[in-house]
Amino acid sequence: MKLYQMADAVRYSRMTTSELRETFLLEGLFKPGLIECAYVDLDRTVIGSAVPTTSPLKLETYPELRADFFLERREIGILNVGGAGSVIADGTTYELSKLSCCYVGRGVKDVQFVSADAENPAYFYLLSYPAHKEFPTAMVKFEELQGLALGSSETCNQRTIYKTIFKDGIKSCQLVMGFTLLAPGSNWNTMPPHTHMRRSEVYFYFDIDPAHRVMHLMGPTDETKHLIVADKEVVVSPGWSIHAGVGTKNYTFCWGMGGENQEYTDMDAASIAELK
Ligand SMILES: O=C[C@H](O)[C@@H](O)CC(=O)C(=O)O
Ligand SMILES: [Zn+2]
Repeated sequence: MKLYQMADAVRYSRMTTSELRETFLLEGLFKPGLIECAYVDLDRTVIGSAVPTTSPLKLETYPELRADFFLERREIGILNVGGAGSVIADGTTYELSKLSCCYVGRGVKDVQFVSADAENPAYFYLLSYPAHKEFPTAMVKFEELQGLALGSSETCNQRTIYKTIFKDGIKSCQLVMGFTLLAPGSNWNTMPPHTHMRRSEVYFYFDIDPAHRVMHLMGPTDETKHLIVADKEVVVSPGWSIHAGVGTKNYTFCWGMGGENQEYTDMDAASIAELK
């Protein structure tokens, strides 16, 4: 399992484009027929993908976890961004169509991923953090979610936030997860931006046309830099960093957080005018 060591705001200041990309951007996930996971030292985040094709994929433990099974001391959020598929948790099947989300709690020994159609496989995005207690495994379908409307077309940021794993939704120890759908013609996410020193955040961008990119902004408000992100790539955002982006075309992203305080509104708002 590849290890990512996060840079702090001091090292960030002098990093080159390739150093920024090697540190904050995860490329090459979502290989058909495989589970891929990476370990981020910050908040002990595990970020991964599972793309089952003709046979089920089992979430195995990794030597780096020193655990008898993956969820021995962890919890995981799973979002399907591909064709129909299922997550099987200790024998119980959760059918996930696109944009349906599943939470599997600490202590579940056997997690498997299945695609309904190998020709149009499920693409499961995985986000896991350490967990101190067991919460029940649960799922939520896209149709069951209540959206939170933000932004406007005048500011090119009209979008709907869907929270899946959070205080008033699926319960977890520290994981907070959801996704944001942009209205056609609105390509800015999370602008005006914010930070939240109490939690790190992970942005997983998907449904990006292969010829297009998202310009993801990061860094302290007075020293931003960008990462150019392609389809199904992931950006890690430490607590000191803003996390916002604009696409050259419409796109979608899943946001997820670990750390303390699961209050979604716990954000330190920044103004557009203070950005440098
Ligand atoms: O801490 C919360 C996260 O940054 C996201 O939920 C923000 C977001 O999806 C957006 O404004 O478009
Ligand atoms: Zn945030």
